[in-house]
Amino acid sequence: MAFPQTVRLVEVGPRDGLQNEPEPINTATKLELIERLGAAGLSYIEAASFVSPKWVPQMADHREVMQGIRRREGVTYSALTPNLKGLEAALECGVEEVAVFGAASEAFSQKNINCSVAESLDRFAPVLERAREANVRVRGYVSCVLGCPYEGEIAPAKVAEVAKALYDMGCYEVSLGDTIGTGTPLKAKRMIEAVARDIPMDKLAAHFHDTYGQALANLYAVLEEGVAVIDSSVAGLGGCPYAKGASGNVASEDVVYLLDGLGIESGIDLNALAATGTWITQAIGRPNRSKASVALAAK
Ligand SMILES: CC(C)(COP(=O)([O-])OP(=O)([O-])OC[C@H]1O[C@@H](n2cnc3c(N)ncnc32)[C@H](O)[C@@H]1OP(=O)([O-])[O-])[C@@H](O)C(=O)NCCC(=O)NCCSC(=O)C[C@@](C)(O)CC(=O)[O-]
Repeated sequence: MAFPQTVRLVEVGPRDGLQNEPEPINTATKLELIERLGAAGLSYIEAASFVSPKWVPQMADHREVMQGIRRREGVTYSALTPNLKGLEAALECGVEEVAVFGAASEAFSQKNINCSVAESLDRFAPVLERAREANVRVRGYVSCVLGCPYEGEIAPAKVAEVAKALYDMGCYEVSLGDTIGTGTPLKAKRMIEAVARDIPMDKLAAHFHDTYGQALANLYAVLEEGVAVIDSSVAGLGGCPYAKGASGNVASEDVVYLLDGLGIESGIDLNALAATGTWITQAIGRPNRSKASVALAAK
């Protein structure tokens, strides 16, 4: 299969990137981040998470964030909604798209959302139904697609099974999460091949963390398979609170640099994105994990 001609980036920095930060980040900083990302050309920004503030305190201001966004035309601002309670709150804030998140690992599902994989699918069904009524699209996530912090290896067939369940339920796109970044290119390719037997390639997204420095290589492998949606986080921010040791997502700037080099259109202004990465890492006192951003700043 050839590389796609265009790739859509799903910027998860404001949500996945910030959800694990130990120090409170004020809402104004989150809103400025979202604003700058939109200005850099990101057309899809995962802005907040309507989960329990006891579980993920950093996302407790989800309402203020969703309501405070200065919406740009052509940009989708989405939020995670694990259950009906989350969805109803998100709808009150005028969300136009949401995501449910399941896992290919039983142990991770229990730790992350306090239920089994089967129970999670049962919980998601009414979320999908209510979202459909409200004319809101739903994205589905599968975590631990290339390894689990509790169970270790995860069979591609298990990933395919959960991804298919989400797709059949009505998720318009399924994002495949290498939550702890243990994947390598061959594994990533085999996993995508397994999932793509049931779901069209253009309905799949790659959501790779960079814990072992493999994320770009893994993305290259799945781009070759035809994946055309990539989740990434500005400056490589992030980590999952329920996956100890998981580092950030692949850095958006590094993905854009890779895509530019491959001649694949993303519509993103690399310099503006890199400046955003420099700004947010300074604002929250974090190292910038994007090599492209650091290199551009040093020029
Ligand atoms: C899913 C629940 C809520 C179940 O949590 P639970 O305890 O089983 O739920 P419950 O229904 O028994 O409710 C318990 C309490 O939570 C409240 N509650 C219940 N639902 C909500 C809600 N939507 N918003 C706000 N509050 C909520 C509810 O009102 C109640 O409050 P209390 O009576 O104790 O005061 C919980 O486990 C949770 O919030 N988990 C957080 C999981 C999370 O956010 N993880 C990180 C995101 S996933 C990720 O990062 C991976 C991904 C997507 O990026 C892909 C990848 O890299 O793999």
